[in-house]
Amino acid sequence: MITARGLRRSFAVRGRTVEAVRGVDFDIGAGEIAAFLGPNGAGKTTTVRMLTTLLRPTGGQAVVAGKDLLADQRGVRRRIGCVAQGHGSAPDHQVREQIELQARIYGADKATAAAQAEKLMGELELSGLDKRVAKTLSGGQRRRLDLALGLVHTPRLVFLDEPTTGLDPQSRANLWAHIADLRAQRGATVFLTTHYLDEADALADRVFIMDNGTIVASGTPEELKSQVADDRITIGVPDHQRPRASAAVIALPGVSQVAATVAGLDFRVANGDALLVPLLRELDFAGVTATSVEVRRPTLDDVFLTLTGRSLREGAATVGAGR
Ligand SMILES: Nc1ncnc2c1ncn2[C@@H]1O[C@H](COP(=O)(O)OP(=O)(O)OP(=O)(O)O)[C@@H](O)[C@H]1O
Repeated sequence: MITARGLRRSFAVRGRTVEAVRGVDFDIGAGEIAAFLGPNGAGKTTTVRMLTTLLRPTGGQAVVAGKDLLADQRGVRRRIGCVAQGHGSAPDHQVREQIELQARIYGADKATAAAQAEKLMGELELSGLDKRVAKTLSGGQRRRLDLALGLVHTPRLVFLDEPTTGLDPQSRANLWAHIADLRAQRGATVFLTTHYLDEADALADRVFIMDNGTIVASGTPEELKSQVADDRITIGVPDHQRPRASAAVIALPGVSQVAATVAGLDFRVANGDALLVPLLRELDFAGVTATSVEVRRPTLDDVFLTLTGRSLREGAATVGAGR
């Protein structure tokens, strides 16, 4: 459904060249849900804007939904749906009116446009909101309206740029169900970008981890997590005891990395269950009061941390590495 080779884009900013996307190669098959996961500035939006013809690549090539990105922009545009960051809906116009108008723009007659609006509003839980103007909708409702506008011409390939940013947890989970339905009910291929680890983990068949304009790893969430085989032990410790706790634990055999979290420290360990008791003993010996302790399997954030030395989680940073 998408084949990209050497796709790159740079920007000239005040006499300086910013390499937003540095020549990426990837293939996304029909019916896949693919997630581009990365921090702010990784190049995710620039990649989406290139693939949706909104931005001309500086180099490379791509075939999108069977059409050549550079030679047939119109063909690409007709076959894709795109829900960009921010709102695609007009704030002062009514819900049903906007969906019908969008359908007419894509060539539907009046009756077909009305039927499409009815169907989409039902599918996306917008029924009953026909005459509400977009700016009065909740964040989740407005995002679902944006989605309806991107789906009105029944595209087989849908791009969603950070679809749930700014939504509360319940609205996010609700939108995830609708995104999963795009494939289940419409057979659509979905390309989404996100900086939420749980979103990529929950939704995507395949995750492409992007950092600094390149794809640093790709695979199913399970494949990626199995690349970092080690467990994690997270402990809660008061701020002033962190250096002591860190020094005590990193000295233990089998502990290879320590990162700061909001409430304490996160250790990468060979076998979490076996190390738990020695670790607690060592902390006790060092006079550290652990307020909580958790042993866990690696997450996509651990994959990101291992690959880039940085964490995707807000407020977290690596403070030392023993390997
Ligand atoms: N129009 C532009 N002019 C100059 N620089 C740009 C432009 N668009 C993007 N960039 C730069 O390119 C880099 C990648 O930006 P991009 O928006 O693609 O990242 P992103 O991964 O989508 O981040 P976010 O999650 O914040 O949307 C950043 O350094 C950004 O500042």
